[in-house]
Amino acid sequence: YVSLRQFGGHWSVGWSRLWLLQAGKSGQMNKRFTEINVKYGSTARIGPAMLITTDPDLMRRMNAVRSPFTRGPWYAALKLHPERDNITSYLDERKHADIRTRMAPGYSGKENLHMEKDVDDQLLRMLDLVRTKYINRPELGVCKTMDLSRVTSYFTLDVISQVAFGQTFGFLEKDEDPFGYIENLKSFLPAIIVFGVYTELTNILRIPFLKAALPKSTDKRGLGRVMGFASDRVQERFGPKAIIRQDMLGSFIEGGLTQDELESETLTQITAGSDSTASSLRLTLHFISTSPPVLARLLAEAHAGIARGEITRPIIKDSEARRLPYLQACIKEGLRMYPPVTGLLAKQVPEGGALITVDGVEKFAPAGTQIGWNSWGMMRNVDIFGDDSEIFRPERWLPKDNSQSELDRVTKMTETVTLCFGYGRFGCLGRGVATMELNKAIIEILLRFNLQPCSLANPFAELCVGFFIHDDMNFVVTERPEGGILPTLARPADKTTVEGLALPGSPNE
Ligand code: HEM
Repeated sequence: YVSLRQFGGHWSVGWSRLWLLQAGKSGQMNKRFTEINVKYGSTARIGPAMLITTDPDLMRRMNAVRSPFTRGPWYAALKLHPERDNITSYLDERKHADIRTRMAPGYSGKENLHMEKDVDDQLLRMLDLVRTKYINRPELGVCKTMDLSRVTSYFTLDVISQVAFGQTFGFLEKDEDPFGYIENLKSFLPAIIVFGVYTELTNILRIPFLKAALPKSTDKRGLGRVMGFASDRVQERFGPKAIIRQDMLGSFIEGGLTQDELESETLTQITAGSDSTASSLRLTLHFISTSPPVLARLLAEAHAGIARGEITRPIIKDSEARRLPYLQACIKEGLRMYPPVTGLLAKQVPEGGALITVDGVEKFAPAGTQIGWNSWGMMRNVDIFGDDSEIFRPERWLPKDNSQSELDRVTKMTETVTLCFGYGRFGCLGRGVATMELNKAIIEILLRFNLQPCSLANPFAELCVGFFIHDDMNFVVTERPEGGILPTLARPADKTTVEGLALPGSPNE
């Protein structure tokens, strides 16, 4: 109770973890944490030995390559496999650094020669699914709606399986969740929240009858079924008739990962790489389609690019999308409004403790204190993003003039929004794949289809449990007459062509 008394927080959190558990289980942890940081300061107390921060400098300090801060026990909750750790759950710094070094080349486009084509193929499949199944044609008596939350999840799940092991799960082809994976995730993610709060509970999973209840690769449905799929793909790469392919899995094998390590890592890759990107994609599409001036400006930029021959058809190249200032502004604004990862990702204060500056006042956190991250609150910091930080306004990312102050303002915002992908030695390895998906999918969908939410009052159901789970995100979809091909210059294209406007981390860099 005494050790963190300098930090403000709810009255109960000095001696109980109940408030933290309730915040996590509320389905609105992002908002509960933000209320605390707004009320008690940029770093506040949420548990007996737990703080939460919206301070970007503190996050960079904890995650920096040579920082003495380490992963806190919270990370043990991310062990998805019943027996094996994975890159996101290792508490041992050396083991984590070792596996990260061996896996990083596989995530880069240089070692994964099929990456961009794999993303294009799945995007074309998604566009085809929308065109053939979900176009609303009331004049022909065809009235349809499309749940954008499901279609975007299917897309990112098929991309990640194709990019990782050269074979899709088949979500888009079947237009359904053949494994019951999405349903299973809805019950699994809240369990991770509980284990993140009561980390000692991870030990009870060693008890045989509880272990048996965990997902396993022989399961017919859910996370276990995905585990089985991943494990089959791994097995195909070993033995006398081993498949050799230059993809992520191929690169991990070259990096010396054992079959056991691969089975655990591929499962993590799927969970880490699918719903994070899907939530960003669907929410950015939602915000753009419900902001007519934004949509018009974005389409004008794309049509002008097509007219100049700078946008490859039928799918824009990643490098071309990175040069479209307004598209990049929309992507960054979408990530800012809905940072896809809201889990605590708690780092631990090293031996000797640490002085933490909270809104200009230095406070002492003793060794062993865990400091979690409040991404939602950080992305709404009015000092960084402006007084209207609650509003989707991509224009904030375009410098008003060439002055140094404008450049500094945009740079500071970009550095902060990039933290959505973590930072330093814990930074997201899949950032290049994720930004490639966003760079292509947002513009290609909007060029072809008009998306109109069925209900503006209740556009979707939402559960925030470390990731966002969205449901009933129903849209009326109509086809644009120009089908994304013909230029219609509604307004002149943006003249701003500032190098570095895109988020850093192209897989081809
Ligand atoms: C918009 C989409 C995404 C966002 C916002 C995102 C965000 C994050 C964050 C915040 C972390 C954790 C940093 C920490 O522990 O401090 C992370 C880690 C990770 N992400 Fe992503 N991610 C996204 C997409 C992806 C994709 C598509 C993949 C796979 C292709 C991926 C693979 C990973 C891996 C392997 C790690 C663990 C890195 C490590 O522990 O060293 N992510 N990501």
